[in-house]
Amino acid sequence: MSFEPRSIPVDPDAKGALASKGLDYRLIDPSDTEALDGWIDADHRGFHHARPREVTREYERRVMGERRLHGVFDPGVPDPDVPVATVSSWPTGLSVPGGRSVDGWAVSSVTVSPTHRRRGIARAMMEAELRAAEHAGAAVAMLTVTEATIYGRYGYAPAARAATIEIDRRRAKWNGPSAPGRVHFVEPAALRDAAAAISRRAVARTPGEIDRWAGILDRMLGLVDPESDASRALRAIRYDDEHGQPQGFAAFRVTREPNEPGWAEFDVFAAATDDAERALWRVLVEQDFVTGVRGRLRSVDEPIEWLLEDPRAVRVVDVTDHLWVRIVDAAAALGARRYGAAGELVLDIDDPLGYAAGRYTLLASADGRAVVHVPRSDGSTDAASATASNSTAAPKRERSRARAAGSEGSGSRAAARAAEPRSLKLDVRDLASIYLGGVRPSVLARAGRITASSNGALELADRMFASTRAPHLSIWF
Ligand SMILES: CC(=O)SCCNC(=O)CCNC(=O)[C@H](O)C(C)(C)COP(=O)(O)OP(=O)(O)OC[C@H]1O[C@@H](n2cnc3c(N)ncnc32)[C@H](O)[C@@H]1OP(=O)(O)O
Repeated sequence: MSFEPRSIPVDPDAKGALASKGLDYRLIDPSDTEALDGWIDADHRGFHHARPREVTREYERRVMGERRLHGVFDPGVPDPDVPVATVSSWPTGLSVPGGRSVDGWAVSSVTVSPTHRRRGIARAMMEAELRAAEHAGAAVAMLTVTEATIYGRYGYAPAARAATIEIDRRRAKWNGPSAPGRVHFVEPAALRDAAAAISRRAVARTPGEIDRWAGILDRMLGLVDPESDASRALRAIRYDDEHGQPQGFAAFRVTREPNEPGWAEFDVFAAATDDAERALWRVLVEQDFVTGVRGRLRSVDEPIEWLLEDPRAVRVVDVTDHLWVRIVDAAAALGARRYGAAGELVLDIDDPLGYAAGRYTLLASADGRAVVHVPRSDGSTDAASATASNSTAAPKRERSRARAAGSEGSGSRAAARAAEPRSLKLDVRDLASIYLGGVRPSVLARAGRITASSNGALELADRMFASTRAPHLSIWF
């Protein structure tokens, strides 16, 4: 999606709702440095961060200047140029199963000043963001959250989890294959270009990752404020394959008391190949003079425990919801991913805010491609909105279903049963949770959230929505 932050008009409903409370909801002009700085100050205050140092402010200006920023202003406060509420958003790709990407709308920086809380300011902003996502043609909206109780009411749900993993150094004896390439220490600044290329490939192969924005690597590699203690403690490593091509990188810090072994901690790790992934893990866990290694924002199915002689060296100490997704255009979202099994499934989606509500017929073929049929109000169906559809899938499915019906034999009841589509009834949040393969539909059925027309429907849904690679988002946004 090409994007000019101010190309979407300010949402009139949000503007009206907030004006009725004496507040002004405005789009920030990124070329107005004073307005941008006021917004940055409010964002830092809202998240309880210290006031930004000048280097951080310059970085924030660069990053936020590319986004769509809204502030809510109260003319009655002593500093009326600093908004009492903030939100930022931008269009970006979300990786989905099958090595594909879907158009998404990222939402971040949602803050409301404690002096203005619980008056419906966040609700007005969040509902406006959904309308903006729809306006921009996004199939999904997404965010990472401070608290898990805020965003369900707008139709968001956890779609990819993240784990904190600890490895006990004394027990970490390598048992996996050796990678053909080599791992080197590199200065973070020298890693920037290779890291961008590696990240693009790592994102593409992992459902749940979002496209990296310009500037994020500077933050991850400690280049925003390189003289800070935190940046100077960061050590970067890069894996080059047997041809000398960079294929992975990680950055870690060792935190320790003087003369005591410490912990090697990391949350920066990107691998474009399995060799790179194994080689980086090996260097991280085989360090001496450390008690252990702690990796944050890791996948829930990291291979590390299968690479060590003693799998109990690895402890998953925390698993939490991390990426939250909101399905905005169900046909486009469902049509974009690839499926784990062929089949026909009817999805009856309930969406209190309306965006994805309706009955969708999902037809997946053996190669994983899908067509989504959406009934029109006149009773005909419309498959055009399934962006990644394979037009040969439907006739194939029709033929196989006709064959299945025929093979049932003579009874008309059997034929009718065979023709009856397998269906699931689910809320838009449950669709978001199964969308990337992060939870099986049958688990949500056991939780009483999804109703299936039959056990066969649930089994089929489990197989269709399965993802070879567990969905995983390895950054905050
Ligand atoms: C994507 C991100 O940026 S995640 C970051 C979220 N921001 C933060 O954590 C910063 C600190 N918190 C805040 O700034 C604010 O408390 C916010 C943004 C979470 C909420 O702002 P408010 O303007 O107070 O919310 P608002 O009054 O619009 O409430 C809307 C609904 O959310 C509920 N709600 C608001 N905050 C919370 C919360 N922390 N936990 C649970 N529910 C909440 C309200 O009860 C209300 O419910 P209802 O309308 O369904 O009855």
